[in-house]
Amino acid sequence: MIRVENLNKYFFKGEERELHALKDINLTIAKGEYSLFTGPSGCGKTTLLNAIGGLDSIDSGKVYLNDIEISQLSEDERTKIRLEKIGFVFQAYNLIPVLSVEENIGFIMKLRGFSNKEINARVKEVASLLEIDTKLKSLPNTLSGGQQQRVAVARAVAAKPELILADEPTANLDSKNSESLMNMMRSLNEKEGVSIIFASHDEYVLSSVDRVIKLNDGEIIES
Ligand SMILES: Nc1ncnc2c1ncn2[C@@H]1O[C@H](COP(=O)(O)OP(=O)(O)OP(=O)(O)O)[C@@H](O)[C@H]1O
Repeated sequence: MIRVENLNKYFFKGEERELHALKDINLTIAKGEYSLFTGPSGCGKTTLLNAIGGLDSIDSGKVYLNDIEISQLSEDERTKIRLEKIGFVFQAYNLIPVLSVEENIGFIMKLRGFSNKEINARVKEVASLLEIDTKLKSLPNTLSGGQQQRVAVARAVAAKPELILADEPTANLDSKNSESLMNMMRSLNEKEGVSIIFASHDEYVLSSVDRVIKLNDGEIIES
């Protein structure tokens, strides 16, 4: 499903203090895989996740999503693919504060033009799966951190993406909420067949995934 070939990414490109953030990365991730990018702070986990999700440009190499080379698409084309195929879960949740929980969850579906009927049905389904169905009318800032993170996951999965990219999803959660979040991610992977890639240095996430891809200083040292 994902193929990365000879990917290089620099920050401050062309400047004296140039940083080679990803060094000749080669990687294949199959459909339905449940995997993790891990490694010390600054090793390139987020940068790699963003390159795969088409959130960031790369300097050389290729990134394929289902045989489409996303790295050479225009920004508009990348946005379209992201909307259709990828769900993002960020450490900071990125919920929209003026929208209710149900509007947040249905937001991506709405952008994609699903009917209100389809959106309502799917929002109820994922909210129940993620145990936030009693909070649908609430505003995000009235929820606990764990509940907000589950809303962010619900929003990411509602439109049935093929791939979920989750950057440090447990960073703001206590161990009980981390465990329940990871159980839910696993059940989404199994029940809905969605491929999931985490970026995290949380030991609990590490022990929960099927495949660990280790990075160090911009290089893959184990996959
Ligand atoms: N927008 C940016 N501008 C300049 N340098 C950046 C930028 N984003 C990341 N970097 C640098 O690139 C390197 C890789 O960063 P990245 O965020 O991918 O690491 P990470 O493994 O996700 O770290 P953490 O676990 O701390 O989130 C780091 O040295 C970081 O300082």
